[in-house]
Amino acid sequence: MSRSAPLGAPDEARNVLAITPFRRLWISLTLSSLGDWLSLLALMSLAAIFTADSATLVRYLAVSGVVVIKLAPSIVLSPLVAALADRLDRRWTMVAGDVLRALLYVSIPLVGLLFPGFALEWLLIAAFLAEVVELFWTPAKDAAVPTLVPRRLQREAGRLCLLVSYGTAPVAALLFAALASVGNLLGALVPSLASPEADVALYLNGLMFLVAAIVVAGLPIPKHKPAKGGAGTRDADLLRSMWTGRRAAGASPLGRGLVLGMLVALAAGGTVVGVGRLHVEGLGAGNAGFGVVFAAVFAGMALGMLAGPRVLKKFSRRRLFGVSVAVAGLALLFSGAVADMVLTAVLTTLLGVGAGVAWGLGTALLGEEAGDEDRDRALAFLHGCARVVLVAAAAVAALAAGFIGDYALPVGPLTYDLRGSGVVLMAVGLIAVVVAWVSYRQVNRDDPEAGPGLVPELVAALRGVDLTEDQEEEPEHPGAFIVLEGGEGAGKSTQVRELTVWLREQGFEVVGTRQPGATKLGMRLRGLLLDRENSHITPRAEVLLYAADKADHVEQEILPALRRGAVVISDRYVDSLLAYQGAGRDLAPDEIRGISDWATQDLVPDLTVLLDVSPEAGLSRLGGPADRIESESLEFHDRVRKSFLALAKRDPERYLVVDASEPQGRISKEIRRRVRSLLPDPVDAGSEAVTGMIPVIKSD
Ligand SMILES: Nc1ncnc2c1ncn2[C@@H]1O[C@H](COP(=O)(O)OP(=O)(O)OP(=O)(O)O)[C@@H](O)[C@H]1O
Ligand SMILES: Cc1cn([C@H]2C[C@H](O)[C@@H](COP(=O)(O)O)O2)c(=O)[nH]c1=O
Repeated sequence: MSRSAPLGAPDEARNVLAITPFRRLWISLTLSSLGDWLSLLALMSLAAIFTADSATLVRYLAVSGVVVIKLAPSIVLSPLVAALADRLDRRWTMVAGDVLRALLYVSIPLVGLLFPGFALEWLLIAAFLAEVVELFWTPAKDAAVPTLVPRRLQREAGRLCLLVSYGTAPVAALLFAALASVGNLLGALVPSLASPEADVALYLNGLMFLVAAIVVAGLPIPKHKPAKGGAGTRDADLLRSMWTGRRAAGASPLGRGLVLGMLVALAAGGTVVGVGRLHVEGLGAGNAGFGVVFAAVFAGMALGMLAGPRVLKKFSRRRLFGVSVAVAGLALLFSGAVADMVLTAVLTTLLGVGAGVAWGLGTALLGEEAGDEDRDRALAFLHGCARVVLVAAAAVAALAAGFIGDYALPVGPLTYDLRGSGVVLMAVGLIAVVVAWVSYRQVNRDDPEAGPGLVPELVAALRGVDLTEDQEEEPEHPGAFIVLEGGEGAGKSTQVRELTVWLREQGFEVVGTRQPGATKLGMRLRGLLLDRENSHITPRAEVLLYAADKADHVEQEILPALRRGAVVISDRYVDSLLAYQGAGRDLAPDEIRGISDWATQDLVPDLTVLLDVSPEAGLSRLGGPADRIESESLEFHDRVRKSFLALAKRDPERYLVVDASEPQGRISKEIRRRVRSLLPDPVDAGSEAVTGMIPVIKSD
């Protein structure tokens, strides 16, 4: 099963922040992001207050209208703005953007005070204009960051920028909740404020944008030449990048399952944003409660992304992904049913954790699945869909809640308050659970390293036990078994030859061999299997024929040599069966694993060297006509390559993955270095026969 990758490097973060211009820009970004999130909360709450006397549907529409207005411009207007933004000076675009946003946000409470009849309309207009300004500001910021940071630290700089973009959300929500809890005091001090906490939040917001503008004005951001045709950043044209990236993301069941699961988890969060303000009002909690719920979702997400894979690091990532989407759905389902503010906050935190784990794991797995060439396009597609889904979920949820309305249902002597928002939360939660199940099945369909089952694995992961370790057995022979694996033309035969010669020179008895075709039966099977005339061989028959070769090879050649204490080096072994027949032919990997374990008498190599090269490069190295397997499609060979890599990732101690596009000499050196650490020091030719675990010394 695929396991979690190690996270983060705090030293690198410190190194980037030690660069003064970047640190200043980062502080300014933190202030702008904080202001942005604070404005979202303040505007939603003002929209609810301005429509307090209107029908339920109007109230929901006003509140969700704020969300739509804040998110939709980036989807619809980004291509147009990206072309214009590239022509402008980056520093002054950012400064002007911050100043304009400060003025727009401050104008909202002022217009509410001076022209109360126009308050809601101006709120929506100003929010829209602020978003259009942000569309110019964002590409300028994205382009400015790399000019302040050396290339080797740019990844970390990007990560820090992303951290403040989303990490400020819970901070803003808590700040808003704190302002709301002193709302009465603020109202008493300044009676002219319509909604003290929202008004103060917007003034504070204006101040933060102004400070951000002053900081950016002093930064040494170099002037740039606009790109030809006025192109903006690569994913600025959101709709186009979604369209071009759809194949990269959804090429396999795994990719489709991941995208589906991540989007439904996000839709669960979007639903809370869309109906949350009026839902908590129904629970008697108002703005402070809304701030808490908002903070809970985002803090939960951050927690899930950072801590989830660490806590359950022995758990299969694919399984953990499916489970976390289901957790998000269930939490939403229950949060719609409960009528208690504290429970609602707990459940929305859980929702955030589920969505955060799913998003963190899902993006990592999708990136791996798409591979180097398609990773950027697949992620651009995902991010585009995420924005659309967030807007749609918030808007549709609010609309549906408004249509359903609120009712007091008599239940015996009591009444149950059935709110439209509660019904929507439950319905979306239920849909999310069903989609989580579909996604779980798709994502885990062809996991070449699936563990023993969800529940035993979960229990073992919580206890910190690695089930795969239990399966490791003590070696039963004194020899050493080394396997070279990889796709077509990766250079396996070349390296088997080279390693064999080198080890013999060191005095080891070495048996260089291969699959299929090392025994008499094997040679016949090889002829059958690789002959292009035999296109009628069915996938299951193919598995059994390769397995027959393995059974014969292990019993007749490999085991006897290992028992003698020799070093056996095989060109291909069991991983080829899992990769070619499992992933390539799309057969159940656990069934293939069962067959090959039986055929090989559970013999596991001491070391597997995976020579990794793209199928295009590997196949182009081969001379002569392609055999039956070599002539399979590039997609087939690509699945094989990914499967090899996944197998290696699962058990890094037993694998050495080598970039096989490197020159032969360099590859040989890398292999020797690893093999040297595996074998004992050779004894000189005159010494006695070696016993125990040490391979015997060649006698001739
Ligand atoms: N690192 C390398 N860079 C470039 N060419 C290489 C490299 N290693 C091997 N080759 C060449 O690639 C061709 C295929 O090499 P080799 O037969 O060792 O690959 P293989 O993985 O055993 O192929 P097969 O899929 O047929 O088993 C040979 O011509 C070999 O000389
Ligand atoms: C062992 C094994 C091999 N194959 C495939 C992989 C190759 O296309 C050929 C073997 O030929 P080569 O000399 O290594 O190129 O057979 C497979 O599909 N399954 C297996 O288990």
